[in-house]
Amino acid sequence: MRIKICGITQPQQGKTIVSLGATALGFICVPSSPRYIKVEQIRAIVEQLPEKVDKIGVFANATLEEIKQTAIDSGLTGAQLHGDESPEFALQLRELLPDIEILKALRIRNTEDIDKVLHYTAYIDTILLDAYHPQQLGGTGKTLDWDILEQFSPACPWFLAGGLTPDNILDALNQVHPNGIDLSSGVERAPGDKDLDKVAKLFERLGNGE
Ligand SMILES: O=C(O)c1ccccc1NCC(=O)[C@H](O)[C@H](O)COP(=O)(O)O
Repeated sequence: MRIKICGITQPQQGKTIVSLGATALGFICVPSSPRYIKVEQIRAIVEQLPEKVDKIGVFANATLEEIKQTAIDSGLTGAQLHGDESPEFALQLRELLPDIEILKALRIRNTEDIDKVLHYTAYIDTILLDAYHPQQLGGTGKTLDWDILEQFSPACPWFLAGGLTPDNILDALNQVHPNGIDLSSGVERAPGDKDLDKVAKLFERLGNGE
């Protein structure tokens, strides 16, 4: 299973989190987020990471050019679209950056929101389902209604996100069956400052980096 820890801002924390078992790190390229990180800082972290680790930039309603430039300048291997990007936008991004993974995040309130996944699967690599919050785009600490995801099995791989913690991760995975999980505030001391004890506890619960 892929395990993505999102909202990394500190080089040493990034390295340690990977050594504990993360397969992917996420960098928030959304200027209004308290977890925002600049291109040069991402680059400094990415350069210290093993090649096999996925380095995902998280964007919200950025332009194609901004995403392309950030991906190239910081060495990202993936771009997560976390705003209101359309399927056509995802397709244009794919044509612009054919070698990077494209993830589309959808913020889920109900089963109608889940149906939107169908519009994207032909144009992206991976879906990420996150919790809906009226004011915040991500990193909310809110969980989704896992009941409505029990049978969720899209035509592409998917990540479960939203309010996951070391304490609820096994309950989540007993109920839903994603290809990957994404955590941010559930393993933090403060926005952008990861709690390495909580990260270690997460991997312990998962069976040491499985
Ligand atoms: O984390 C942010 O600050 C953020 C801001 C704007 C857009 C997306 C953002 N985060 C995206 C993520 O992938 C988070 O990991 C995801 O929302 C889960 O967060 P959490 O509920 O805190 O685990």
